[in-house]
Amino acid sequence: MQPIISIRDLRKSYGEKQVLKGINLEVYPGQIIGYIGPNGAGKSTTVKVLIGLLSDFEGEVTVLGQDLRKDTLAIKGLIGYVPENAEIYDVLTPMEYLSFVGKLYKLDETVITERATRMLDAFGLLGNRDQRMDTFSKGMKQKVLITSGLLHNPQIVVLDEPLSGLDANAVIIVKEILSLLKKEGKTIFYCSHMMDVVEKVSDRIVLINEGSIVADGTFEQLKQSEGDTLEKVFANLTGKEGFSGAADAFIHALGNQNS
Ligand SMILES: Nc1ncnc2c1ncn2[C@@H]1O[C@H](COP(=O)(O)OP(=O)(O)OP(=O)(O)O)[C@@H](O)[C@H]1O
Repeated sequence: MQPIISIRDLRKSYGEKQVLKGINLEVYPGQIIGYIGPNGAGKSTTVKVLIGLLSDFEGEVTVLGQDLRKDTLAIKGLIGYVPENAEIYDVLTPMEYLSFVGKLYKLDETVITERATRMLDAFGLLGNRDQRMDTFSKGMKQKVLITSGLLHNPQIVVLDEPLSGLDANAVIIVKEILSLLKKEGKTIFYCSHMMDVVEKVSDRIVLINEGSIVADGTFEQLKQSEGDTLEKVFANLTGKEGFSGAADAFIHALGNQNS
């Protein structure tokens, strides 16, 4: 089977600092990849390359066989992106915002209205569809962002910490959405720090540390060598020396000695 995404020797620096140090990854159609790693490991940088936001990288990235650098616009149309905490145009209402996004993807107005109405309804936001989003809570805005990333029914869905600010019920809905998208054959690239969710939804987990992939396999495979929960796998492969004393050190810095 041909990979839908192929990343070869991806390197990216910000000034002198190299943050991606030769990432190699082939993602196959219909996979849910859980892309995890410590803060600053390079997850969002990988995502920004993948969705065509960053072009000054070394290496080769192809999506459905097309070179990301050469066919950026065509590839952008195949990908849906759900960012964490994006700046949403919050002077707009959800319907205005979704109509704007839908038109960028050249969707018909009636399709946009139909889809947006039903998707907002599924998230319990139908009553807020014509309300300006500067009055929205963080979680309400996040639901609109998820809707806007999926509105054009993309082949590949890239999510960067999509559950940020969502309540427990909405988390359940998003997890179900991910498995239904997988059933439809969509490919999902999912970055998150919520290990329990990654463990449940991903059929392949890729762990990145300091710009390099340090583990790649199913949860069952990772468990066999590195620990019985994903948290333990994560800690074993990325834990720095003195990591277990970090909380003590933090509290002692306040002058509290009884912790
Ligand atoms: N625009 C930028 N300019 C300079 N350095 C950057 C820039 N964006 C990211 N970095 C640096 O690149 C490294 C990787 O950042 P990145 O956002 O990819 O990490 P991450 O794995 O997504 O982290 P987190 O889990 O905290 O979101 C970090 O050291 C960060 O400081």
